[in-house]
Amino acid sequence: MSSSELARERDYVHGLYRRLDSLRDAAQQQLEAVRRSAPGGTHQNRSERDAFARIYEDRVGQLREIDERLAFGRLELEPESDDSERVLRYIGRIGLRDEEQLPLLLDWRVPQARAFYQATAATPLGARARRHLQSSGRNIVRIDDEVFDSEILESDAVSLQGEAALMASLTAERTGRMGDIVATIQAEQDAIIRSELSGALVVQGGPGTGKTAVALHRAAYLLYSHRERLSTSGVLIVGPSRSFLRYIEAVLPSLGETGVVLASLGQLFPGVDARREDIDAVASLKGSLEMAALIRRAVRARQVVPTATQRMEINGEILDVPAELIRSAMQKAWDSHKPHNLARVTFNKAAIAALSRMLADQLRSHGNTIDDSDQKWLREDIRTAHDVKVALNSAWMPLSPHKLLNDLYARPTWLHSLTPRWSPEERRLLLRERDAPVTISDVALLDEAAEWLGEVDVAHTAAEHEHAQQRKRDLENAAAAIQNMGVEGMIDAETLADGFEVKVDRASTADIAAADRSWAYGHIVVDEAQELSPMQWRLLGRRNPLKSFTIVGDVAQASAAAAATRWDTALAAHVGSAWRLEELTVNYRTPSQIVAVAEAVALAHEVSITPSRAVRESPWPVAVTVATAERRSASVVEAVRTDREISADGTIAVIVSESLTAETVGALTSEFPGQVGEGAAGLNKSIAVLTPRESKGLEFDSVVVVEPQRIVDEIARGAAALYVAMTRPTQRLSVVASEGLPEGIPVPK
Ligand SMILES: Nc1ncnc2c1ncn2[C@@H]1O[C@H](COP(=O)(O)OP(=O)(O)OP(=O)(O)O)[C@@H](O)[C@H]1O
Repeated sequence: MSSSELARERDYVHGLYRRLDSLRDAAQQQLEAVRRSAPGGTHQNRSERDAFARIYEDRVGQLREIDERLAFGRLELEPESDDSERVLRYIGRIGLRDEEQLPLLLDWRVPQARAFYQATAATPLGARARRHLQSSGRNIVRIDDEVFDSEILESDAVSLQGEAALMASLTAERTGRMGDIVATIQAEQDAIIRSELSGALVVQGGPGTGKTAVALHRAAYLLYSHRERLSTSGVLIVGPSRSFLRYIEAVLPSLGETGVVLASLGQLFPGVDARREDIDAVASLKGSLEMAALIRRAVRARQVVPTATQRMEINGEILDVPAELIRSAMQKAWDSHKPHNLARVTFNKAAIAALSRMLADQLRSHGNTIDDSDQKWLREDIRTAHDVKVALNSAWMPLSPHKLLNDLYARPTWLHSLTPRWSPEERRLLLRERDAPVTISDVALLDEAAEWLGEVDVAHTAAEHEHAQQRKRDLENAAAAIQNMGVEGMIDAETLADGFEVKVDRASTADIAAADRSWAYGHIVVDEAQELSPMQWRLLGRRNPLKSFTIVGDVAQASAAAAATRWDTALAAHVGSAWRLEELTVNYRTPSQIVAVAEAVALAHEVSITPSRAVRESPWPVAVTVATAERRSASVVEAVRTDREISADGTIAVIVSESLTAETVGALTSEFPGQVGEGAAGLNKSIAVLTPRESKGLEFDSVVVVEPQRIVDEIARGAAALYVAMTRPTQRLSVVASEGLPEGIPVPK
């Protein structure tokens, strides 16, 4: 590569940074001007001014985020004719135009950028050559060219785009936070990222094939290309745990996208943040569709038809109310097909009307004159009579999802009456103390109950309705204000309307969506989707009536008790058969020598894996230490120390089954004080001690797996859990064992 070419690219990219700086300055000045402007005028004027100030703040913030690797690629397109000039298109994290609005840099998501990721010599997609630009800070330090010469068609080998840039990124030390991959997205990944929005897309791939990275970039792509639809309906990203969400949370903001709801499986019911797991047998039962039927029966069982005539005193008058009167009021409520708490309103109205007719008849039979104008007072007497309140509430009590679940779990006789066909053991699995903390598996059950119960507080529903109406008015005002101020294209009405919100300060679509159980998202991305139980799928189905899903996972890595081992059975009931499958086959994370051992373990234990091709080898063979039981902890400490000597700043995970966590944390803490963290909360420490389940989806420069046979024996689907643990490292894997080695791990010579 000639040095003049490098200098030329440097100049061009410096020009892009100058443009970026000038846009930042302009946004900063606009912000200051808005802040300086007189605060007078109407309330609407003031909120508009505040809203504009926030928009400029966001814009300044967003332009600040986009600094690293502003431009990372260049396409040379086929000229329109032989004598026309060559056409160059630069690709970057955002689009930039010059003062005349001519394109300087293409956003990686625009259709014209597709060739940068997907062109090959066989299908050049209108491109003649592709150039990867590697940078350090604002400087281009290396360029790599690929020319699409049809003479040099691809061989069978894994063909990697921008191999040098890719390798530099894959071998870099990990920070503990996932980064974006825009500069090095590979063709098979890009096709998935750009796949159409509608329908359910399932992405199956072995460990390290980039499923999470692809899912997040797809979310960014969809938000960009379907901005109108998705900015109002929102995108939800569901991950298995809070630690996982913390690991991925920086990716979308680094791509300029902030309006996404991230939720773990424990956070899918507003107001709940469940972290506890049930034991496997309980989780498996709570995840099964049996529970949907049970909840339906439980709700119905709280609508109690009286068995005998009830005596009620109403303002001194005694009424003997036949059971049939209550039953027929209930029938009206059932006929309304509304959820329990809403149908209760119908029931109450019907019962009170019938009781007031009965009372009127009785009063008449005692010689009183009752005309229509008295009916109103009679109804009021009935409504406020203590006996009536007791009778109506006993027949149809308002119920919250939490109360219903607590009753089910804490009242064995009631549970028994609802589950005549269950075994006593099954019933025992559900029993627990009233008000015990909500578990992750309970979240889908709360949601199911809420579906059958409806809102308890009708006033609250009305407030929500008013809020939605206000939001609509705000959006209309915002659109008009944008037009009046001539800033179309720079601000969307949605963002501007956020500023009008008086009560919910700065509530974005994302905030509102996260707080609203009945929100219908425009798209849902589910990561580690194999772990979802049927009940959790039902919940997500309700949040996504259009069934527009990106579902990524690996059925071979399934570890949860209620997890799926096949996509068709997992999805049939919830997205039907209308889903399309894409596979990822290249392992970008784990070096080949580690993949070989991990896959050998999986195959020896009949875990049906999707074999993947690793793109690189690392210089370190898998290190296996066989120790005596007494020396086990010392050997773990030794393995960590050896690793620290190779790389003092790298991230390291020590993965153990739960029964050995305390021992391992103790030994490491005394050797490396202040550096050891336990579980999800310990991920900010340089040495994290995790169970295989906690390590799911994460990656580290180095991993020490302790007592692998115990992982296989102690954990449900233990061999899959061990496979997950062994595929977390990007560089080095050590194994320490004193209780024998599972088949597949080579015995040291
Ligand atoms: N095209 C790419 N360019 C650079 N890095 C990539 C690319 N694809 C994947 N990676 C990196 O490979 C690693 C593994 O990716 P990711 O975590 O998305 O895999 P996964 O399939 O979700 O893995 P697992 O199933 O084990 O959780 C990450 O560090 C990711 O950034």
